[in-house]
Parts: sequence; structure tokens; C-alpha cells
Amino acid sequence: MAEDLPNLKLVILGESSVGKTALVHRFITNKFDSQTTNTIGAAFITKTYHSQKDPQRRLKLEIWDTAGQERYRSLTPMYYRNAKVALVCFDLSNFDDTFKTAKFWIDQLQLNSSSNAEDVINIRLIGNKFDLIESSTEVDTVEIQKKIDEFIISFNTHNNTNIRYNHTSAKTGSGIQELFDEIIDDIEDDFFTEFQNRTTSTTEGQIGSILDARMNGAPSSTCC
Ligand SMILES: Nc1nc2c(ncn2[C@@H]2O[C@H](COP(=O)(O)OP(=O)(O)OP(=O)(O)O)[C@@H](O)[C@H]2O)c(=O)[nH]1
Repeated sequence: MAEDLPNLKLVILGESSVGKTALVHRFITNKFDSQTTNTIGAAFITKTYHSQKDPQRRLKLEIWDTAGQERYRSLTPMYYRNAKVALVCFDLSNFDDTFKTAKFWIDQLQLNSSSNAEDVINIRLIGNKFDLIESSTEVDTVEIQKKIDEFIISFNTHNNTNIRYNHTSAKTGSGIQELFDEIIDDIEDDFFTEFQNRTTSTTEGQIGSILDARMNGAPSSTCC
């Protein structure tokens, strides 16, 4: 019988083709798929996660991979409802186009957090495809880092938040396990305390209108 573990919902947002599905796939399977297709609607996948700081602690990580294409944008808020963590991704090799969308999602998440006390969400900004820029002579990595830093400092100051930035490569796997470990390490004490304090168990409402899902063959993925 499946064990009843606390459920931690995490959502991934960002422009189309920044590598959201590839990032999840790398985390779950430790493989890279260069032939992905665009996500339609959203896909979700679960993974049992073992705490790095307390071997007694395990949780069910429920990862929602949203579609980045603009036509699905109006659906996205329903996927981040009740999420504890949001990874907002952009593509380091296509910075100008994709960073704009990342900033848009961060603003939306912050607005949502401010208006719904229950929906306070831990946001991480993720620059993916690091492999494509790390030894490039054409990309001005210093300038990119400067823009990221300026945005984060300004956003955190104005909104009294503590958004942090990680870079990753779904292709090489660099930074991905560390990213999840860091995020969960940051929030797990509060998360488990809240779980223990909850007197009545709540079942997260299943979202009924997921249009499609990909990640064929990945464990525990759901689609409809
Ligand atoms: N070089 C490199 N390519 C990557 C990386 N991550 C993803 N890709 C490639 O980028 C393309 C888009 O990746 P996806 O994971 O489908 O992008 P997505 O953000 O899920 O796109 P949507 O589903 O449309 O929102 C694919 O060809 C991937 O193989 C990476 O870290 N490095």
C-alpha cells in the first residue's frame, strides 16, 4: 500500500523552450532528452524525496511542469495555486527574450502571494542551458549576471522577499540536484511543522482540466 507522505507542490514556469521539461526529466531520471516536444497545458510528476538533513524525513514532491507557450498563459495560475515552491526559468542562451517572461511570472506570483495569505510561495529564479554559454565567447556572461543581480536586488528590496538565483544545465545535469536540495532544505522545517500541526488532513484538489502531459515513460507522471 502506498505510504501517506506529506505532499509538497512545486511548479515550474517560464517561456516556451527554456528547458522546463528537460530540467524535470533530468531531476527524475538523470537523463537528458534532446527531442522533447512542447508541453500542452501542464504535466505533473511525483517523486519521493529524502531529506538531506534528517534521514527520518521524507516527502512526496509533486512537480507541475507548465506549458510555456503564450496561448496557455491564462491557464497557468491554476497550476501554481497552493504551490509551496515556484521555479521560474529562463534560457541563458536566449536571455533577452526569455528573461522578460521570467520577470512577468515572478510579478504574477508575488501579486498572488500578496492577495492570498495561503498562497505564499518560495520563488527561485533559474537560468537554464548554462552549458551553452559557459565557454561561449559570443555571449556576454558578465553583463547577463549583472542584469540578473540588479533585478533580484531591486525586486527583493521592493517586495521584502528573498528570491535567489541558480543556474542549471538539464543537458549536463549541472546544478539540478543541488537546486532541489537547497530549496527543500530551506523550507522543510516549516513544512514539516505545519504538516504535524495540521489537525485535519486535507486532500489537495486534483486539477481537472489538464490538457495533456508529456514525459512519456517517466515514473508516476499523470496526464489526461
Ligand atoms: N543545450 C541545452 N539544451 C537544453 C537544455 N534544457 C533543454 N534543452 C533543449 O531545449 C529544448 C526545449 O526544452 P523543453 O524542456 O522542451 O522546454 P520547455 O521549457 O519545457 O518548453 P515548453 O514545453 O514549450 O514550455 C529541447 O530541445 C531541449 O532538449 C540545456 O540545459 N542545455
